[in-house]
Amino acid sequence: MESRKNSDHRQMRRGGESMKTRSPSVIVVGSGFAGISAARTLQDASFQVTVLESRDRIGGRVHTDYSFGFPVDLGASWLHGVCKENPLAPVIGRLGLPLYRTSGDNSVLYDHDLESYALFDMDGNQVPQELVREVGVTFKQILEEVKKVRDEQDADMSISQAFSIVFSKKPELKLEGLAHNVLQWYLCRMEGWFAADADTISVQCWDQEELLPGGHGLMVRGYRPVINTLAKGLDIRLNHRVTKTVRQYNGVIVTTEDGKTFVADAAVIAVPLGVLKSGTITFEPKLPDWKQEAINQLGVGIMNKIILRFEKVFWPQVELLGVAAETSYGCSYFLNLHKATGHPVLVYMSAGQLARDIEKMSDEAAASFALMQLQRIFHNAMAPVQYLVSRWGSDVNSLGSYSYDVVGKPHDLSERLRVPVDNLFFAGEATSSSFAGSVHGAYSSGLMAAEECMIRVLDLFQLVMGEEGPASVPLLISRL
Ligand SMILES: Cc1cc2nc3c(=O)[nH]c(=O)nc-3n(C[C@H](O)[C@H](O)[C@H](O)COP(=O)(O)OP(=O)(O)OC[C@H]3O[C@@H](n4cnc5c(N)ncnc54)[C@H](O)[C@@H]3O)c2cc1C
Repeated sequence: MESRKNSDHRQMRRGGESMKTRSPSVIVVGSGFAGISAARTLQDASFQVTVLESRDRIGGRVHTDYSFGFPVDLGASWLHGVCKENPLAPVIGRLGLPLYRTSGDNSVLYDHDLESYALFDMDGNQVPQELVREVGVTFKQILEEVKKVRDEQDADMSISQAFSIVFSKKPELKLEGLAHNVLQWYLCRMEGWFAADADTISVQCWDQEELLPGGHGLMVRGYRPVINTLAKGLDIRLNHRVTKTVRQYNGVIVTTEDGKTFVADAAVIAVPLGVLKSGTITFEPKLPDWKQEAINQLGVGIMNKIILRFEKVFWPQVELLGVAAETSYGCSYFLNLHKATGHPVLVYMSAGQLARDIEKMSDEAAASFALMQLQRIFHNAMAPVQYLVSRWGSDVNSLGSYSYDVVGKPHDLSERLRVPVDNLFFAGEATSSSFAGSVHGAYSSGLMAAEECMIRVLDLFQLVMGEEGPASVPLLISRL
């Protein structure tokens, strides 16, 4: 499928390659879960598939690092919905990969059971568990009131605005002192889920996500084995950054940054929404307005991790350590990987503006920042022996962590992002109306794009068995 001259392609497709032996061809742009699941499905259906990937690795926002001597995930690490309905369950189950369930609750706000928290104030005193629980109940009540506020208003507003209205209507829900700080911590966890600040999250959309049953489970050995398995046998060209796609009546031409061109009958665009927003891939003819609007209006949040490996464990055996502060921006939390994996590792997580601010720091400064938060809790916390810092917001291959609904925008943006344009099919977490921002959402979007692509392309190709029977290439071209 690769050549440097477009005219050669036409030659190759119409002359050089026998119509009797050619099966439909598809270029998949991006080798994250969405791209790989699309490529896998299409290749299994006898399509000729080439995957073009800008990085020197596959996986995208799934990135298991082994430099500590054991796997840690810099991107996704949870399977949200540990159940057989999860589209990823068959492959994870087949591989026998262990999961560590951090919560049996399906809530977006409680991916950790309350009993597994240890929350501290800014002076390092542990917040009594009873208070943590009580504030948790108040937080749920506030969110119930937020829904009522939403039902009363036509116009959308942010979660922060809705909170203010609830507090003015029900002042008893407005907490003071330490309880206020704990409430801010709950808000900080909610912001983590959306990778965005409460003043940008849409009150109309925040609870519209479809949640699979079974709670939340950590991939103890990381996500890498899953993507590697799905990618086996695929033609993946690493270090191939796509800069242009041209749609023609009978196919697509995809150009990479070093000037190589690839032609195929169709393409699946499975790059992150942040990359589409940046305009670094040009589309000719340009994408229709409804599609471009969806790209512009859907939000991309930032969530980052600072992974700290210590000589030995000096913290309590809870799953989540938190620091409650006066504002959600000032709060922090660490995932205790020791509980799930046995390794002395804490993962500091930040979202929204805080994540953006931390990305401006060097790796060393970011690790010191995370250590400083830890030292609020444990005055004698030792320095880590190794650390890893993610930069999903500034990485040109992602330009954000995952999508979310911004205040005041239409609700059908993910669906518009997904809908094909001619022979271009779109996949990726942001195109998943049901499971946006997740690995299983990305995976199922790839399956969907592949299925639509097959229907569309096979519509143009008549499926006829060759004279030699199914052992030969089974697809014949009926047009051109
Ligand atoms: C810090 C963090 C934590 C997360 N935690 C979880 C979690 O616990 N559970 C969960 O379910 N989800 C989680 N997510 C979300 C999840 O990682 C994503 O939803 C999912 O991995 C996205 O997959 P994708 O295929 O849509 O995109 P990606 O994985 O980003 O794949 C897109 C691919 O396109 C490539 N690309 C970009 N530009 C070009 C170009 N011009 N040419 C060619 N290739 C290009 C990229 O390099 C990348 O490989 C997390 C994400 C982050 C960042």
